Amino acid sequence: MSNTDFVLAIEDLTVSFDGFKAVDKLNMYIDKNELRVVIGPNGAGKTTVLDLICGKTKSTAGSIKFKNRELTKLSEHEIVRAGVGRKFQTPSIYENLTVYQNLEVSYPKGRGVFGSLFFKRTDEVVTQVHKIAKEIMMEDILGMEAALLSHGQKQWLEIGMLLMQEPELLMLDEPVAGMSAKERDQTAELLNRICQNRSVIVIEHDMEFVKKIAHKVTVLHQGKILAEGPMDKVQANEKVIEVYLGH
Ligand SMILES: Nc1ncnc2c1ncn2[C@@H]1O[C@H](COP(=O)(O)OP(=O)(O)OP(=O)(O)O)[C@@H](O)[C@H]1O
Repeated sequence: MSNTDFVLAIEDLTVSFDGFKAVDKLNMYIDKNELRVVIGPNGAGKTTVLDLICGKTKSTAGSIKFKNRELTKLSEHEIVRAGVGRKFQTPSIYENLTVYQNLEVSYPKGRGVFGSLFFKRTDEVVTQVHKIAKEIMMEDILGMEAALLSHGQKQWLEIGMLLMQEPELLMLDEPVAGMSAKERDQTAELLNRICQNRSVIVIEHDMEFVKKIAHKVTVLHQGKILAEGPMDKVQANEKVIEVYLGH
């Protein structure tokens, strides 16, 4: 397969922090509409890989191609504009705005909170807000102030804010941390829906949740891939049990 067939092609990606290789000659390929979960022990390099893809951390060597475009030389903003969205663990929603307004300000044509709050509500924006609100199960609470949402709903709203920009690759770092069992199930359904027309990379420690969402699992250990494949194969892998799942 040539690189052009993948949404994301990571090759020989390396980053050193004072000589310590947090990511070490990593190769990883993500298909269109694939939901990949990255697991591994603390310090394995999972978050650093997402930081490298979104441009928050600059690589020491190697390449990251998104739809065949090299990302390692682009700024964080350019990477967002290229179609890569990233959600961090702590939600960064506007607590004093409504659900509707949070989605509206995330519409790409707006420029920051003030620019977009005062621009005309074109049909296009309204349609997009309703479409995304439905996807994140918040259609009925569009007028609610974000501060009043549950922890799970805040996480979904932030996913919705990213979806407003229609990213072709969405990356989520521990999306169900702190959620109730019901919210975890609903998040699994949400992710299964949204990967139908985009690729998604999720870092997660909750194996029950991983089973519900992963098309393929990549196990990282010391900045390298220890195993990769369908969940059942990875779970039965002795090396994986030894360094991660057995603990
Ligand atoms: N900016 C940095 N400067 C120095 N060291 C760093 C930096 N970022 C990450 N590291 C180190 O790189 C290693 C990998 O960290 P990373 O956060 O990617 O691991 P992780 O797999 O996401 O772990 P966790 O499951 O605990 O979140 C760790 O040893 C960490 O201390």
